[in-house]
Amino acid sequence: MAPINVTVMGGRKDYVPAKETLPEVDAEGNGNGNSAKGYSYETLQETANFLLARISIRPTIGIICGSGMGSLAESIVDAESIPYEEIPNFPISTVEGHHGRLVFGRLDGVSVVAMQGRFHYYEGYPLWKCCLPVRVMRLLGVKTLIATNAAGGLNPTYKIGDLMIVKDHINMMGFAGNNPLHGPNDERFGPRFPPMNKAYNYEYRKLAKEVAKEYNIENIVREGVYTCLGGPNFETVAELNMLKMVGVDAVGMSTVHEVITARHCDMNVFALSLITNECVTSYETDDQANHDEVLDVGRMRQDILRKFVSRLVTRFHQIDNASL
Ligand SMILES: O=P(O)(O)O[C@@H]1C[C@H](O)[C@@H](CO)O1
Ligand SMILES: Nc1nc2[nH]cnc2c(=O)[nH]1
Repeated sequence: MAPINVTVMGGRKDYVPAKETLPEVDAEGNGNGNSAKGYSYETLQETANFLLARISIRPTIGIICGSGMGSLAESIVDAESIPYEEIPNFPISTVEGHHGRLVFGRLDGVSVVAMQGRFHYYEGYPLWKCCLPVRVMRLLGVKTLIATNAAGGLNPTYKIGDLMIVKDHINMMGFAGNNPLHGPNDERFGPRFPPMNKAYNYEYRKLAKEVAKEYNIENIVREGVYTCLGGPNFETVAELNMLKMVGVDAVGMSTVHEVITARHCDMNVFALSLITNECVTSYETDDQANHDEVLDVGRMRQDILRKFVSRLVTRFHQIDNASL
């Protein structure tokens, strides 16, 4: 294979070699410098090089499709798809509503890559492995991440089918020390202690609200705080009431760790939750969250989501290039 130049993540000029070295061998490493805490920079570069050799598109925007939201990738033209099984070091998707392939191509002329299927902690993958594709995207040259997810609406004003622009998150799993960046840090990915107070790009959020107006969907577009729990069970009434008290608007099982990984390697992030169910915060009801409803609402909103996300890609691309 011809050598391919891959830039250091973030193009940072202040690169300082890692003081810590990743363990040479352990349970997951097979002696390749990979560890139970993550694959080495070199291993992920091999994955990126494999993809760069297979596809002609050079994506600048990456999209993660949430549960039942895989049709977002169907608007991509000149599409080249690669199933996860064929990608070295990639996990496989095991959840219904997650196809399990990378789709490269163009949305409104902008080169993108979409994950049609993400990895969740409850599937048995450690958080770093759930987020491995984010680092691979960065090595491919992606600078902007759009993460979408299906979530339960906890804010009582939210309705099923609403779209919530994520303003911020609460990393509940991180409170217990479960973080995708746990373990030795390789400075080529990013700094040991990345800030997270501006995780969700302000300009993107502003633009998304403008696009909502332009498309006359501002009545269904909200902005709020997302949290991720480990799953796979949906929440108890007491858990949901606790989350409501601390300011959570929507609850899911993904995205937070992907965003942390993306910010660590200096990507700009936008995240969008589709409210697929109302969180049950009372004992006086027979309502129960279920995955079929989540997928149904994804189908119901697929046209709006496709139009909205395609337009966001164009607008984000414009401001990214204007600020170069
Ligand atoms: O991949 P996302 O976060 O969109 O999926 C949500 C969380 C669970 O995987 C599933 C529950 O129905 O939807
Ligand atoms: N944790 C969680 N994830 C979801 N994904 C879609 N709906 C929900 C929900 O109510 N709770």
